[in-house]
Parts: sequence; structure tokens; C-alpha cells
Amino acid sequence: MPQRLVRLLRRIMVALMLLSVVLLMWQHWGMTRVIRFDAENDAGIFFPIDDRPLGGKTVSSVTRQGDAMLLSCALDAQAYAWPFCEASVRIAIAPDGIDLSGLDEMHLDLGLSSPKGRKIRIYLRNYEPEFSTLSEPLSLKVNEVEVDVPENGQLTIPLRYFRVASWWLVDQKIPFVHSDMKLNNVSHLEIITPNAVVTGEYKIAIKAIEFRGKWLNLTQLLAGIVIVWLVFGMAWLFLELVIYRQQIHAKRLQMTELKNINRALEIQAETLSYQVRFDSLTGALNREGLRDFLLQQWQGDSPNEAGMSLLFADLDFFKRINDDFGHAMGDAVLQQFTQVLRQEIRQSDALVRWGGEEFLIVCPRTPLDAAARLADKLRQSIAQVAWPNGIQLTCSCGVATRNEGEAFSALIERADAALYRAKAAGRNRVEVG
Ligand SMILES: Nc1nc2c(ncn2[C@@H]2O[C@H](COP(=O)(O)OP(=O)(O)OP(=O)(O)O)[C@@H](O)[C@H]2O)c(=O)[nH]1
Repeated sequence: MPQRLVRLLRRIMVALMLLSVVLLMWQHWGMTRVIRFDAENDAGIFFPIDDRPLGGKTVSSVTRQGDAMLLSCALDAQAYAWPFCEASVRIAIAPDGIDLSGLDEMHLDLGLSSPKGRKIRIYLRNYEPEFSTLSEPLSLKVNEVEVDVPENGQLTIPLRYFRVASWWLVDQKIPFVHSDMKLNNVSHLEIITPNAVVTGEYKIAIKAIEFRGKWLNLTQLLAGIVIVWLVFGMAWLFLELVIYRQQIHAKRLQMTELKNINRALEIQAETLSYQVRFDSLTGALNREGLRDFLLQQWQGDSPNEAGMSLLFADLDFFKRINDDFGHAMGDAVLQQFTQVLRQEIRQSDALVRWGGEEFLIVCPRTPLDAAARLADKLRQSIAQVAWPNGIQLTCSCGVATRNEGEAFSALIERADAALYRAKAAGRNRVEVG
């Protein structure tokens, strides 16, 4: 992977680690969400309710008193079986309530004056379309707690302590599947006198109501962090995959290029090896090629073994062809001369251009008389060839057979001497050395 990209990904990873730690710390010590209602700003949402519509004689009112809303209640415990009075606080307008389900606790700043005890009931009324209707206030689910109000009036209640009122479930004939506590759509809060009451004056001063919690709970935050890490990890893996594929592609191209270069070098090596051993004009072996041939030849046989014959063939008056018809014609004649010689000799013989128009024919395991016959056959063939431009050509040949233990150079010298004699004797002849 390119270094720049790796550095960038590492930085992002470090940033994500820091962000995760910061978010977890913030969730633990901060991230506070507060929904607050107080007498000073929200006086209009407090209403008195009592038991008179149900046949009771309790009289209640809600008035503003300083920084609190005061529920004053003349409670008559005789006229009705379940006497009560309450301050109803409309925190939203049904059917659109407030979702308190993600919050942790409810805090009340209260004052209480009661003829008996310090208990109050609190209802959180949840609108649920499965059974709630706007025309029937009692159809909103009643989630309740009954608590003691401390002397200082600072009351904190975890929201999970609320329970659906059993009397409400019975009254409203709510099916079991809807009987769980739900605070996802709360439109009303009610602060009510307790269950067991005596006749007398009750006063509840409500300064503030707060719902407190976190913007995100720990589970939500952890889920979010895990998702972000998973996305980051997958993006990293995907990137690695893309880069890996690119690298493989580049490697393949490189391999193909190397193969091509290799092939070109092989061809070049083959060409060079050919050029080193063969004469470029005639295709006959050159002196290096002759060396190779002799080495191969002597791999099996002893170098001192007799029986190898050598023919030294040379075109007669070749110079004249160059002079009369030009050098190109001379080259063509040399090529044709080579072809004729090659056709006449055996596969196991070696045809070597010794220099200029001089050619050696090395015949392994060939006695002198056979070599002399071959030389004469060659001479006759050359004389019979139809050369270009009606040229008449002959060749002379010196033949020698290797004596046991004789150096190859000595054999060449003897064949050359025989050729010299053939030339001296008038050309178009074979002389044996
Ligand atoms: N066209 C051509 N001519 C070459 C080549 N190599 C050598 N020659 C020519 O061959 C000629 C050889 O001349 P000489 O040595 O006098 O031999 P010759 O004319 O055949 O005479 P004899 O051998 O005495 O019969 C020279 O003119 C060289 O320039 C070649 O590769 N191509």
C-alpha cells in the first residue's frame, strides 16, 4: 500500500480512537439532556383537578405564588370513595407527547403541606394510539409512583420506578400485551394527593419539574462506535484489496515485460552464438565453428585416431569474377559454390569457409581414396554448374588424410600444400597430399 495512504489511515485510526475515548468520557460525565418545566416560565400548563366530577366534594385550585405554582386543596374524604385533588401539568399536547424513554430520572422541586404524612402520587400519562383517544382523558396510560416528599422538597425519582396503575388497567380493560410501562409519548404529568387521605387542607407548591438523562445512553453510544469502527475497518480492507489487485496487475505486466525481454535476449544470444560459429555470407562454419565441430567429433573418438580426411577446395581465378562482374556477383557465386558443396557432402561432414574463396571439408572416418573420390566429384559438379551470366568456373582441391597422432594444423598444411600443387599443375584438379 502506498506510504501516504498508510499514513492517512493511521491518522484516521488514531483520531477515531481519541474520538471514541472522548465520547465515552463525555457520555459518562456529561452529555446531559434536561427537559425542564417551571412555574416562572410555564405557568399556563398547570391545571387543578379534583373529585367533584366523580361525586366528591374536594375543592382545588392552582394559583401562582412567588416562584411556584400552588395547588390548594380542601379535601373532603367522606363524600367519595377515592377522594383526591391534583395539579395536572400539560407538558405536551396529545397525541404528540414527549419521548422520555431514553431519560433516566425525574426531579421535582416541591413544597408540601398536608394534614397527614408527606406522600404524594405522580402520574406520567402516555398517549398510545392502540387504546388512547383524545376525547377520553382517562384512556391515556397511567404510569404511577407514590413517594415521600423530603423536607427540603428536592425529590428525585428514577423513571424506571414508574409502574402502570393496576386500577387503570382494570378500568380501561387493557389487554395484557399493552400493560407494560411506556414513557415514549408522555403528554401529561399529574401530582396528586396520596391514596390514603384524611379530610383537611393540602398544599403542594411546584417550583420546577425536570426530566434528566443523556442524549445517548451507553448502549446506543457503544453501538455507534462499533458501527463506525466496522465501517472504517471494511473501508481499510476494501482499500487494501483494491491496492493488492493493482499490485498483482502491475506485477503481471512486469512479468510479461521481463518474459519479453528474456525472449529477446535468448533470440539475441542464439543469433550471436550462430554468428560466432557460422560465416554470415555463405552459412558455412567459420574457424570457431570448426573448433566446435572438432571438439564434438573428438568427444567420442580419441583425438589421435587416424581416418579423418580433409579437402581443401578453392575456386579457380575467382578474382576475375569480382573484377569482371563486381563484388556482389562474387558474393552470389560464393553462396552458390557453398550450396553445391553442401549437396555433395555427407551430413556428418563439416563445410568450413577457411577464408576468401577457400573452403575446408572435414570428413570424419573417411580414408584417403574415398576423400579423393569425393574431391573429384566436387570438382566435376562445380564445372557442370550453370553459373550466372554464363560464367565458366572450376575449382581445385587438395586432399589429405590424418596420420595417427598428427596435429590438425599439420593436416591442414598438407591439404593446403596439395591444393597448391593442384593450382600449380594447371587448376581444375585434385591433388592428394
Ligand atoms: N566477392 C567476394 N570476393 C572475395 C571474398 N573473399 C575474398 N574474395 C576475393 O577472392 C579473390 C581471391 O583471389 P586470389 O587469391 O587471387 O585467387 P583466385 O583469383 O581464385 O586465383 P587462384 O586461386 O590462384 O585460382 C580476391 O580478389 C578476393 O578479394 C568475398 O567474400 N566476396
